[in-house]
Amino acid sequence: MTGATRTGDLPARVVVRAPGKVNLALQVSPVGDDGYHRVVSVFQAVSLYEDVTAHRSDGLSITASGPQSELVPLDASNIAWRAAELLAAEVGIEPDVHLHLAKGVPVAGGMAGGSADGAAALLACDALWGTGVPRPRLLELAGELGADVAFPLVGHTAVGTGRGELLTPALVRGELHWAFGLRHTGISTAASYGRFDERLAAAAERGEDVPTAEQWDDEPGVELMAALRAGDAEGVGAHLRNDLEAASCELEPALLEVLDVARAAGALGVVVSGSGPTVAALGRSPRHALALAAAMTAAGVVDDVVTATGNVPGARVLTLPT
Ligand SMILES: C[C@@](CO)(OP(=O)(O)O)[C@H](O)COP(=O)(O)OP(=O)(O)OC[C@H]1O[C@@H](n2ccc(N)nc2=O)[C@H](O)[C@@H]1O
Ligand SMILES: Nc1ncnc2c1ncn2[C@@H]1O[C@H](COP(=O)(O)OP(=O)(O)O)[C@@H](O)[C@H]1O
Repeated sequence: MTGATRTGDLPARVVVRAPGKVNLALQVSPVGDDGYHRVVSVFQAVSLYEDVTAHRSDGLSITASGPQSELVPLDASNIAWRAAELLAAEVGIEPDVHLHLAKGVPVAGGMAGGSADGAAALLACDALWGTGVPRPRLLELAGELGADVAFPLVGHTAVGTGRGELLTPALVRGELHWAFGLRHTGISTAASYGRFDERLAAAAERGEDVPTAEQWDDEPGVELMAALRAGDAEGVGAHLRNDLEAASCELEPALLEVLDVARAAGALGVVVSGSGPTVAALGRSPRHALALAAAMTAAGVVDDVVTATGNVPGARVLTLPT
């Protein structure tokens, strides 16, 4: 237990906004003994948001709204539910809260909408209950909830190592303008990592040189980091990288078409976001990002498109009415 909660002058309702992400790079190690893969993940927070409202309540409950919110579980398997329980257990109180998730990040799209809900719920419950848990501990709790839950607390652009939860902020100049091609058939994160393992095993069987988990290089690519520092969008586009992309494309071959269409439409770079199936296409400007989105729509290769700007802040309290 970290300490007693404050009483008196606590809000009846708190709204927290947390961003979704795109992985500018996702380098993945061979699977470790714990079943997880070490990663070097260059996360960028983008202007698609989850707004989580926490209300005082008896017991714990969740509702959700927004596109595809019918796919979101409203029980103890929801990351926001687990976040509320984890924080309450940390300070030894009952998780008395109703959480409403207004979803703006595509569901099961590899853009960490659920993780953003987990991060937002931690922050919202902290403010609602006055737990006073220090921020470094909140980041640790986020890491316990999932590999991608700490990043939406931090936002901006950061390099995640370990399972992706150990974050180092990255220096970035300027904004990046994204078009995202969305498909409604989600890809499970575990399935994408599983196919990645199968592909490595097959490569080893063919006699190809496959690094062991110990030999694996855990530094982000210098070209990508230099391009980010210089505000060089073309350089960023040229060095987007995702080691899960081939695995996710095997699971959902239609993604290859989406990548081709975005490339042919003149994107500075294209990449599957995380485990997918969202395809991220980098534009030169907001108008160019709109053109890329229009090209994906016109080709009929996506179910929906959305544009967003990269490098936005992490989770923050929007309102604290008394
Ligand atoms: C691939 C990435 C890229 O940012 O995200 P998504 O694209 O799914 O959003 C992340 O690595 C996903 O992070 P997150 O979605 O939080 O993963 P978790 O809930 O912790 O784990 C789900 C499952 O993915 C696998 N997993 C996850 C992270 C990791 N470093 N190695 C793994 O092998 C494990 O099989 C695990 O059971
Ligand atoms: N708060 C949540 N929002 C969305 N999905 C959630 C949430 N909590 C748990 N899930 C489950 O996690 C899966 C992946 O969710 P999501 O975070 O949207 O995508 P991804 O992991 O691809 O970034 C969903 O299909 C759903 O079953």
